[in-house]
Amino acid sequence: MGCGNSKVLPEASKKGYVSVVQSLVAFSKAQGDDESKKHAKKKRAPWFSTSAKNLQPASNGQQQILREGRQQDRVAKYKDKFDPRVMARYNIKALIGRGSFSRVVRVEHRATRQPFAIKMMEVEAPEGREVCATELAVLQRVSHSHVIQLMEVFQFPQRVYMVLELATGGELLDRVVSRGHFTERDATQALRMVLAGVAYLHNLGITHRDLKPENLLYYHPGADSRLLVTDFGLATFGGAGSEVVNGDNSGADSWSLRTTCGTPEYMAPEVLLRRPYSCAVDMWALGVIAYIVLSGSMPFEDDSRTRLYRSIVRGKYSFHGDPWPSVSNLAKDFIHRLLPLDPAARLTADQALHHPWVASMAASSSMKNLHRSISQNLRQRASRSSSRCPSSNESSADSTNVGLGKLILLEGNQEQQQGRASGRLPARGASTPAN
Ligand SMILES: Nc1ncnc2c1ncn2[C@@H]1O[C@H](COP(=O)(O)OP(=O)(O)OP(=O)(O)O)[C@@H](O)[C@H]1O
Repeated sequence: MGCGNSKVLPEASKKGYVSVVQSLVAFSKAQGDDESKKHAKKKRAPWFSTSAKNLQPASNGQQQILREGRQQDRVAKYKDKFDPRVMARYNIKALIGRGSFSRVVRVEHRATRQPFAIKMMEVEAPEGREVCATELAVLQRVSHSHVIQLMEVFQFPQRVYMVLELATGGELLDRVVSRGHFTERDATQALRMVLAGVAYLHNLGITHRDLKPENLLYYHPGADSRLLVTDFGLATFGGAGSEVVNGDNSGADSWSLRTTCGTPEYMAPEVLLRRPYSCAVDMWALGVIAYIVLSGSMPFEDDSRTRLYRSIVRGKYSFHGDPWPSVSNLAKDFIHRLLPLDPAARLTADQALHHPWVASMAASSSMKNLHRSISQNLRQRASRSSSRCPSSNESSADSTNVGLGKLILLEGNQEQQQGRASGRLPARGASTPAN
């Protein structure tokens, strides 16, 4: 997330809108000093700061020991927080990370010794309950090799524990940086997997609404790992009519979504313009992701959120600077077809999978190594970002910096009802132990 990692309000919220964002900010503040300091630590620049981890010099042995000590302390703390009924089945091994309402830990199933991730969500406050219900409703319906799999759920009044398959291969951009060699072919391999997952979701009528590199995790560190779409906290049912499934996303049935939400840099123009939108917003985000994966830079970016939004709604981006001269026209065409302002003109996920650049795995492109330019751009971004984040305690109310996390603004409760109605469907491969 961004410097502040806060859920932030857009400039003008209209009367009648229910701002979940304010509650979210209040909620995080209510966690107390200790919590907010730790939270601020997790708060990071959008996609590039995770990659920046790989760019840091190696720490010495002492630092390593300190880190391990801290990790053990944290694990002990999370063990205290975990419900004994969950602990009876799973042994907590390490803390993986934190979200706005969640902590994710690596666990081992006591009987089978199989590793999993458990996402523990606080559901006492309505905001956490909302996000959790959304995520659970989606996860209970999906089963696909490129979508994170829910294995089991424990639901209690204060907390929900989602047992998920454990992704140990790191985030998409971390891998791009760490592999040392990256070509268009590699980019198409990654994008094909994401597109397969997204096509599956869209065909089920699920719009993710927060696609970004941080939410794309490799299942294992090996070169042949699956890439998984994760984090369904902002997903929704709706936005995909039969028109979308048939490859034409212009039908009236598909334009049912209204909530303004997402991560600013990846938000489609129609979302920012508060127009009804469809699952084509995910395709816009995939265009942004394709741009980043090929270049290490962002198509739309500005320190001022207002200017960022303006550049997105104008749809003006360029292929200037390295490594773009080395990138094929077919790859650029792919991006162009995902980033038209008119959502009806955007490729659907199924169409994107058949775009010649993706379908041929960049066969006609040069196999130039783009890694150096990509890493350089990522590194520059990381340093710009850290200079924009003077303090880890930066206020979440900062309204000038971008990369500050997600926007959630609800207009009416139409979508919530849709989501919940769909969420009542029985889980696939998931059990819900009684309280
Ligand atoms: N199944 C999983 N396997 C491995 N790591 C995971 C898994 N699910 C989540 N994570 C990691 O755990 C961390 C916290 O994830 P989580 O989804 O709770 O929050 P987030 O998406 O980072 O933040 P927010 O809730 O504000 O969007 C992230 O670094 C994420 O990559």
